Amino acid sequence: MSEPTPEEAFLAENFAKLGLGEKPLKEALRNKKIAAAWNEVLSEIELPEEGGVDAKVGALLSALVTATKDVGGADGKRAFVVNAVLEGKLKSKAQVEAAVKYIKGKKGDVDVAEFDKECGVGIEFTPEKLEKEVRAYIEEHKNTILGQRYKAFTPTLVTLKTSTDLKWAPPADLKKEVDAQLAALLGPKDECDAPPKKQPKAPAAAGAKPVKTENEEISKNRMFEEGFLAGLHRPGGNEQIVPENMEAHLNATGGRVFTRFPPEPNGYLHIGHSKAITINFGFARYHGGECYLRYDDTNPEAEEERYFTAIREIVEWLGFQPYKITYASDHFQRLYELAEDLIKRDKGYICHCSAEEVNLQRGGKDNRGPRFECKHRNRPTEESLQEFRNMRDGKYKPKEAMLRMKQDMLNSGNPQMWDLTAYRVLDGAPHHRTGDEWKIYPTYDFTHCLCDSFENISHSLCTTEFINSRESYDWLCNALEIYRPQQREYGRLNLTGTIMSKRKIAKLVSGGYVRGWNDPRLYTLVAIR
Ligand SMILES: NC(=O)CC[C@H](N)C(=O)O
Repeated sequence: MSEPTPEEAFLAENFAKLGLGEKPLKEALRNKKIAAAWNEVLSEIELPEEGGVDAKVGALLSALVTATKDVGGADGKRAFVVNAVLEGKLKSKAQVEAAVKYIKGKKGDVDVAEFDKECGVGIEFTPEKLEKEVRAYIEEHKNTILGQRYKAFTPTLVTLKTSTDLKWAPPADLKKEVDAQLAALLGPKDECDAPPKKQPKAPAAAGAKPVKTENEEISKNRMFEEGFLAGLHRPGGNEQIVPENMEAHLNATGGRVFTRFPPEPNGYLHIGHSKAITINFGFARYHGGECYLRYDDTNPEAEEERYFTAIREIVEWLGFQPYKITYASDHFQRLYELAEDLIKRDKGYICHCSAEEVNLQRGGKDNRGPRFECKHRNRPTEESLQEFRNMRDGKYKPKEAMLRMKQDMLNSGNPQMWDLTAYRVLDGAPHHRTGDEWKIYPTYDFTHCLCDSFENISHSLCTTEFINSRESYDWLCNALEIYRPQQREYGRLNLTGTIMSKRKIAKLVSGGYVRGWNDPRLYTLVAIR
């Protein structure tokens, strides 16, 4: 082994004072940038002898050095953070991360009050305070949590850690507290919470034959009798904020199950849709209920007549009869009226920001920066109402104005709650059913839950990509105080080795890469048929 260089010796000596062992030292020496950053940091401070520094300090400084290895001293601002760590003002990794973010973004000198606020300096968490704040959050999101049960654990923790003051609480204590309170709310785990059953292992011994039981009969309805679909609520079980809405709903349905299969008419259905069809139509039939075929036709630019016919034929080919065939566009007038209602309730506003501006408000390019509300958000409701009518009357071109929902931009960790667009201006192709009657069209997020509500759907079953949408779905129905159907999610059917997206299949067809939508290499249902 060669002698350590003076630089290495200096690092080794200081790492020992910081209580950092051999391994971090080796890592630091291996990376030139990190070694240089450590040298800079350590040359500016005087550490007490070994054992004189709190054990956490070394780890925090190490996080600081690694995170700033590319920005250098940031004009003395890093030294400020180093001192804040040494003085015990910054006590956790989350605080150091916030401090790094602060000095990277700050022009000029550190503003101490601003720094303290951004980094949660001085916020102490007694067990009582922790308990109280977790309780308040759980109370506010109780309905969602009751719906998701133990699956709510991770999203709850993540939201608390990213979007509330609790991010400054000791992480292990926070986790314990959330654990305890969810357990108190939800009670013991039951079959709905159980992880999927493992397949029994194939017999290991060579030549051993699987045991076959005579007369073993598998029920045709097994998918509705166990697992996810067996654990769903009964009609009437979805709690309402306006209880009378449930009465009216049950009167309309007679307490029967009502579901819907809601494809966009922008392509032929593929093998993945056969699962959606079987679940939605099958679940209703199994329970003696009904299922709508509803075309989700809110985007005239992608829709064509032939897809409507093909979709209906495939549903029938699979052996199901829709209760009624409906269209989201049947409800354009009612949707428009509810949009006005939303504005009047001060829960919607007309916004003129560009897509880039909206993205910035949502926390920047990769949604990591602080979120903020746009200047249109707090305009008077009268003004938004007038502008919405202007949008309807064709006074705006696409992208010049949109209706946004006034959700929870700042405090929610769920991107589906960041003031989603409800209505946009489109001036492309005429709508296949309403022609050019409308210049504005509602988005999926605005339309879907409301159409479910109009049709008195009891179970709105969709794939797991929509899990985050459940919160915005509930938010909108509750904001308008209308009947709220219950969305629940199942895993989508995926096959590898083929393409399972209508949009992508459409590209293969239009690009001439396949013979057509019914090319057998595609797993479209028309091809399979
Ligand atoms: N909620 C849902 O089931 C999503 C329906 C949507 N129209 C789609 O086809 O993706």
